[in-house]
Amino acid sequence: MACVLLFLVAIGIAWVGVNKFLQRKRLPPGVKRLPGPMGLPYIGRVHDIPEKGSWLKFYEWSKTYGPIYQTKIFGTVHVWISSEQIAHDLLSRRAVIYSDRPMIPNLPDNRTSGDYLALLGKTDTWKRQRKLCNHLMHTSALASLHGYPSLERDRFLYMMWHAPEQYIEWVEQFTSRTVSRLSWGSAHPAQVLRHTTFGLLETISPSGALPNLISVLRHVPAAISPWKKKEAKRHALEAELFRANVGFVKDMVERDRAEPSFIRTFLETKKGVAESKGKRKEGEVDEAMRVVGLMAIAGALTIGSPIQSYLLAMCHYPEWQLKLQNEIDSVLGDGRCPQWEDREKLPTLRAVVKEVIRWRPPVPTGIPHAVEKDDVWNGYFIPAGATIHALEWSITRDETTYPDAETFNPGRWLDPSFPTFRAPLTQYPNLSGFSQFGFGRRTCQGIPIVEQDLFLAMGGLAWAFGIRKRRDRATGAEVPVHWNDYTPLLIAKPSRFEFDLVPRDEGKRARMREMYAASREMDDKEKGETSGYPFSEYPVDVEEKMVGGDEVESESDHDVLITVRDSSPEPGMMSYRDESSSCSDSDSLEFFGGEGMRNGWKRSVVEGDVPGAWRWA
Ligand code: HEM
Repeated sequence: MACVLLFLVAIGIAWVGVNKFLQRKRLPPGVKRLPGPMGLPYIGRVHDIPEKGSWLKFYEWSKTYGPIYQTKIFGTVHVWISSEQIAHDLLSRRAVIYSDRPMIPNLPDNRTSGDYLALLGKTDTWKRQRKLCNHLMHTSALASLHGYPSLERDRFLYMMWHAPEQYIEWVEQFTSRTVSRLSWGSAHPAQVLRHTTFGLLETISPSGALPNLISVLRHVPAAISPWKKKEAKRHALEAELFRANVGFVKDMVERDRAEPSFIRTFLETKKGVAESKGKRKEGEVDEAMRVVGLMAIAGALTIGSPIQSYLLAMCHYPEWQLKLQNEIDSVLGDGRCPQWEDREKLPTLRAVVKEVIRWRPPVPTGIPHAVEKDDVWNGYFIPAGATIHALEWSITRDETTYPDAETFNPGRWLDPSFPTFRAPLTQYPNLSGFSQFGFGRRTCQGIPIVEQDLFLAMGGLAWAFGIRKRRDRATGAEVPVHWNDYTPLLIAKPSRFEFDLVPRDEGKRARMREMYAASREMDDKEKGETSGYPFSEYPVDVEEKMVGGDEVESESDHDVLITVRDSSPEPGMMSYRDESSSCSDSDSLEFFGGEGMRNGWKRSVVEGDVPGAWRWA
């Protein structure tokens, strides 16, 4: 027995030795290995990385090891970049070799399958898909996204007014309905889109499915792997959804009733090309279906993060809410809600949008690139196949670019004394080229959507409401709001917190009713158009999970935690239940009418209203 043990130890030592030797051999003369924390053999420092807020640990290591360092996790070298300059040097200037993506253990065909543009390797499929995405985005941006973000924003404000305790639900509905309209010309696919999309986030996030952390688990056979089974089911639903959506748009185009959308643009462009060349390939429609699907996924996943962070920021920095409201009131003068056409006149609003993203980056660890060839940067060796992370959290904490980085200060984009100031203020600040959207050939292609959605959502919230920390009714004391408690997946969102939300005046209430009526009209019109569309009624279990009941424990960040509260609001303050604006309000009665009680919450069954929404009865 002792002999066997000795033999195994000897083999182990030899294996480590040979490995080290091989690695050392690869180092060209005069070149050093990147610094980084020493780890255990094979697993590296995986045990040091917290499940929640992993980016904080990577940031902490950057303080010790510098703006570029490496860790080794389960045999793979991970390079962590905390400086925007270095990220540009490598990912943009050397994009020829730094534009690949790593394999995701829980989705091992991500580099080749063509299902998700953003996760594809540097292949011809990726180049083709990126070009198509660019064309669709550009065409839509030229048409100001067909007014969809504004239409949905109006609906969003009304929902926030009437049931602010469900704010996560309304934020996610706003982003997914907007991007559904953009993608397929209809808001109907939005709820199923949310369901499949948040499942995908778990599938691909390092802290989501376990095989992404312990990569050997990807070899577990599909028949007994819970992760593979779950992903297969999710993927099948997603594929069915995307196929049905394209079928729906084709049908509407044939009937000459299709609203503008990415898919309609694609079909019309292709029709023109096909007619001139006398041919059209079905495979192209399949590819467009996937590209547009990915654009919808990206829109549904990401934009809710900064909107929720805005609410958090307003709780902690009321002075910026006031400045924003002053700008909106004085510039727009007539008391109306900001529109996209007003953007040149509202630099403070654009600064708030950008600062929210800087303060709480939606993708704090970035989306990793992979390097295809051995490289040397500044005397440091970066091996082929390494995973390269532009650590967005650290990049936004670089004090030379962002003095007093922990403070939410939109002024850094408006005041010439800050390094980030840029003139003219009619144009800057804007999100174009912002580090938070990545680097080089893989930069984000959705910035026009993000920019418009956030401008309208944050502008609308500031125009309509005063938002502040909730006050305890009995003591008048403020209920604490967390500072930086975020969900752990690749796209990070603030954990649920409580706040008070007050419409600013009667004029705003009246205006919100009118704005909502216009968006309702669009929904009603659509209802008549979608008979036969298979996802217009989404499965109840999805709805149950998303719109929830009381105190539903969250499994992932798309589950909504609804706290049933029986408190009445403080005088003059519209808390989570505002008598003056819910049951007693005639349009609210219409909106919330229906049957079916559940622990004091009533499900809305009124035709044409938010499906399955719950209200306090
Ligand atoms: C707040 C919202 C968003 C943020 C913070 C964000 C951020 C990012 C980041 C960091 C990347 C990776 C860049 C890199 O690898 O260097 C990326 C890629 C991408 N984003 Fe976004 N994004 C957002 C919204 C959107 C939206 C709405 C779309 C819709 C079209 C979109 C489409 C894409 C695409 C297609 C890619 C992949 C590009 C490629 O791999 O070639 N994103 N985004």
